[in-house]
Order: sequence, then C-alpha cells, then structure tokens
Amino acid sequence: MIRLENVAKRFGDGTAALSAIDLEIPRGAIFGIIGRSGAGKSTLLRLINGLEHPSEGNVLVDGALVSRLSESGLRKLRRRIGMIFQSFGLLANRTIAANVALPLELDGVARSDREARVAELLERVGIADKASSYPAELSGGQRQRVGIARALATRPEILLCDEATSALDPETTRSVLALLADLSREMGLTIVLITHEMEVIRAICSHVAVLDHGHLVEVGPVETVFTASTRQATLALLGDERK
Ligand SMILES: Nc1ncnc2c1ncn2[C@@H]1O[C@H](COP(=O)(O)OP(=O)(O)OP(=O)(O)O)[C@@H](O)[C@H]1O
Repeated sequence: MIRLENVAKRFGDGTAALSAIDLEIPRGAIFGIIGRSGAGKSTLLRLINGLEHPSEGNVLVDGALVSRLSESGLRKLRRRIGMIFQSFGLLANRTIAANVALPLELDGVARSDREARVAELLERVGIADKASSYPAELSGGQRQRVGIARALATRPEILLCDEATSALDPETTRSVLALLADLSREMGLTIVLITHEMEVIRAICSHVAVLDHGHLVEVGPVETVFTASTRQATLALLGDERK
C-alpha cells in the first residue's frame, strides 16, 4: 500500500508543487491521478519512487518511509516499482528484446533466464514477433507494449504510468489500457496512473484523485467523483460530459 501523509513539495526556486497531500492507494487498485498541466502529478509520482523527497510529511510504501531509505534500500524499492512514460523511453540502438532485457541485465540475471523471461513478457504483451526489431520500426502502441514489458521484467508490485497513453490515438489507447487492466488483475499489480484525460480514468481506474495547483481537491471511487462532484476543478476537467 502507498500512503502520503501531509506531503508538501517545494522546489529550490520556491515553487510549491504540492501542498498538504493525504492519500492512500490500496494494494491492487488502479488509481488515477488527474489534473491540468502543472497540477503536480509528475512530482507526486516521483515522490512515490523516491526520485524526489517531500519538503514536509511522509511517503510510505508498504510501511517503509521512502525518504529514510538508504541508497541500496532505494534501489530495492525501485525494483518493486515499474514505470512507463508518454515518450516510451526505449533505447533506439537496442532491439526490442534487448530493451526488455535491460533491467534484468542490471540485476545480474543470467543470460538464459533473461532470454526466457523476455520471451514470456513479449508474448504476454502481444509483440513476440517484434523481438528482433528496433523501436523505430514499431508503432506507438507497440512501443508502449515494449515499455510495459520492460517495466514488468523484474516482477514489480507497483506500476507507475506517466501519461502513458497521451501520445496514442484513441483506439490504441483503449487497447493499451485494456492490457494494463488485465495485467493488474492477473498479477495483483497496483497501478498509479497520471493523466489529464478523463477518458483514461473512466476506462480503467477504480479510484481517482483530482489535483489542482498542488492541492488534492477530492478523491474517491471513479463513479462517485464523476457523478456527484461539485468541485470546480473536477467539473472543469469533466467539461462537457456533465452538461
Ligand atoms: N525540478 C523542478 N524545479 C522547479 N520547479 C519544478 C520542478 N519540477 C516541477 N516543478 C514545478 O512544479 C509544478 C508541478 O509540476 P509537475 O510536473 O509535477 O506537474 P504536472 O501536473 O505533472 O504537469 P504536466 O502535466 O505538464 O507534466 C509546476 O509549477 C512545475 O513548474
């Protein structure tokens, strides 16, 4: 379980990216965090995997205080937390199989075990036939499948998704989100997804938190928030849907 207790994050230049955030993300949830550009979504994700530390408050993953972890503790934590990105983050000069194998190589996994695991992952995300291709030869949706396979290589319990479908067309977005939902169910994976698109939240999330100018406006089950909210920031994100 991920827990933020009264978390604030201020950057050196005085920017307050997050203020007084209390949030609990249950194990196995598909938890969406929505907000406009600059609302603090990426900062919140970076606090969960320890890339940033809070200026105030606590971030806990399964009871461990992230800001108190040693370097080796942080490395272990990041092995339990996979991440995928809008821009996919693949290495252009490596084949698809070699991209997926990278975290296993860094972990010192033996070559034969790596090859077996990579084959299994590529099969699971539906691109087994692309193992020897290079990223430039794949569509956006296929590249994100590679990103998902790579993120899951070390069998993490948590997957952080940073605008993972924002570069994809609506149909490809739906198929990638469906894959994420299936993986969450199969593996008991907790997914924390940040987006500025309501449709993404509606498609797979069980819970949603709305961020606005660094503040948590509301949080709850998707249906409740989307049908009953009276908060201006939420209504603005819902736009015409509620009219
Ligand atoms: N390293 C940094 N130094 C200074 N300010 C930062 C830094 N990172 C983020 N910020 C500021 O913190 C605020 C929140 O940024 P953040 O990237 O978390 O928002 P976001 O909701 O993810 O936005 P977007 O959807 O545009 O990525 C913004 O005002 C941003 O300019």
